[in-house]
Parts: sequence; C-alpha cells; structure tokens
Amino acid sequence: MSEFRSGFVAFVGRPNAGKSTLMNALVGEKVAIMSSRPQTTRRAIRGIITRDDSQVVVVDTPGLHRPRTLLGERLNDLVRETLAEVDVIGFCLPADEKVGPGDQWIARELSAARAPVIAIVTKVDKVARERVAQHLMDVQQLGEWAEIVPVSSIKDIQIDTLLDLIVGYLPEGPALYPDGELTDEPEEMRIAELIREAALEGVRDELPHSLAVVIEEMVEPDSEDAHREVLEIRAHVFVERDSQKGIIIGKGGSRLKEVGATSRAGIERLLGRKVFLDLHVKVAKDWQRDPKQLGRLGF
Ligand SMILES: Nc1nc2c(ncn2[C@@H]2O[C@H](COP(=O)(O)OP(=O)(O)OP(=O)(O)O)[C@@H](O)[C@H]2O)c(=O)[nH]1
Repeated sequence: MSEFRSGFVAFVGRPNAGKSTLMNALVGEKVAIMSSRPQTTRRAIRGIITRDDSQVVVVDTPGLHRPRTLLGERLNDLVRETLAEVDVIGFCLPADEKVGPGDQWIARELSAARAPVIAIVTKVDKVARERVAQHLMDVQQLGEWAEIVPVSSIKDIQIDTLLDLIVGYLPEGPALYPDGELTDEPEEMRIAELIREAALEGVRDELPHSLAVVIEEMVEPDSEDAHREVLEIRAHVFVERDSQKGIIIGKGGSRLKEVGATSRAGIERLLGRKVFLDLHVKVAKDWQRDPKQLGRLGF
C-alpha cells in the first residue's frame, strides 16, 4: 500500500474563474462566499478533505489580478504569500471565456512558483466539446503545466479525477488536521462573510466591491442570566458613500431588517445556537484606497 499523503493546495485565477465553486465542490461544504460578481473572495479560506490515503487542505485565494487600487496590491501580496507556502497550485481558466491578457499575466506570475501548477479548465458544462478542445490547446500554449484537466464543479465532471491528481503531488506525511474538521477559518470571519453575503444579495450591481463587514463584539450572556443563552453580536457594515448606505438600509429600514434576518439565520445554523444580531451601517470613504481604513477592516 502506498504511503499517506498530506499537504496544501491553492487555487488562483482571474475573478469569476470559478475558484470558490470548485473549492466547494471539492470540500463539500459552503465555506467561501459565492457570487456572480468578481472579487467577492478576499480571504484565504481553507477547507479540509480527509480520505483513507490522504488529507488535502484547500486554501482559497482571492482573484489574482493586476493591481489597480491599494486593495488590489494587498490582495496580490496575500496571493503570493499563500502560493509560496502550498504544495500544489490549481490555475483556474473558465472554458466559456477566451484565454486573455489577465490569464497571461497570472501565468507569468506562476512561472516563478516553486510548487507544481495544475491548469484547470473550469465550467466545461457551459460550452460545446469543440470549444473545450480549443481551450485546452490555448491553455497548453500559455505555460508549463504539471497537468491540464477540464472540470465542471456544478455538473460534478472530473472533480474526483482532479482530487486524485492533486493528491499525487502532495508529499508523504500524516494528516495535518484532526478528521472531520472542515475549516479552520476563524468563526468571526465566517460570521462577517455571512453578513456581507446577505447585504450584497440583490444589490450586487449597485455596490459590487464597496462593502466590508467588521464584527465589533460578540457578547456571551451573563452567567446569572444563562437561561437566555443568546449570543449578542454587534457588527458594522462599511460602505463608501452615503448613497450606498441608503441602498443597504432601504425604505424605512426594511432592507436592513431583511439582511439582519437572513444573516442571523445563517449564523445560528453555523453556531448551533440563538443569536441576537445588531447591525450598523457606516460610511468609510474610499476605504479601498486608504491604508489606515484597510488595516481597520482587517486587510
Ligand atoms: N455552469 C457553470 N458555472 C460555474 C461553474 N463553476 C462556477 N460557475 C459560476 O461562475 C460564477 C463565478 O464562480 P465563483 O466560484 O464565484 O468564481 P471565483 O473565481 O471564486 O470568483 P472571485 O471570488 O470573483 O475570484 C458563479 O456564478 C458560478 O456559479 C461550473 O462548473 N459550471
């Protein structure tokens, strides 16, 4: 029998390449935020897949893209740091979009990577066979890849094959995390993501990137008052402009109420207990460009 293997894999690709969806297909639980809008994933999020022969720790990185704002530069630093630490890199290239300058830029970045790179052609269910074949050839021209594999995360095509390939490139070694642990993402961050996702629901066109959520405090009930068992969470939703504040809050606060109800339900599911959620919407002007604000918001 071959030795147990374990290690880290990270997925890169331009925004909207299907990284989050792929990670969820591999890990089998929703840990990253998904959206049809680019750049919603701002954190390295890990999911853990434990099999009889291996343990794969999945690190979901933000969309690697050419920096335009300070936030962009920080994201790219984060991506480079992440890539230097992993055993395998998966480069996602969506089959329904032509290989473009963005992909070429990422390919150049990856040529310096120590880890083997698996080129993953995503979303193959969206296009005809001939298009997939053409895309595979274009991807082959793009750089030196350890493997090229076409997949569909939504139709579950070749996801297991991809996992086998990833495992093949991991070093021999024992499991890195206890079995059954799906993510080591700090709870607070996952709570903030649930709120962010609820706040963006239905208004992504109006405020695609200009939203950040900070958990101000989480207050346990007094021990004397323990029968309440309700965890109080206070969170700030930051937007860039007054007009955006209005969008989040809605007429007479109606939308904010919905955002609160939706995210509270998600948080209660996550924590398995009752939660009181207090949301405040605040304007932090141009937070994407201001280093001080970025630090405060956890970037
Ligand atoms: N049909 C189809 N759609 C997919 C597939 N994978 C992802 N998508 C869709 O493509 C869009 C983007 O997918 P994400 O997983 O959010 O992409 P991402 O690379 O994580 O995006 P960023 O967070 O912006 O970097 C979503 O609307 C997904 O539903 C797939 O295999 N098939």
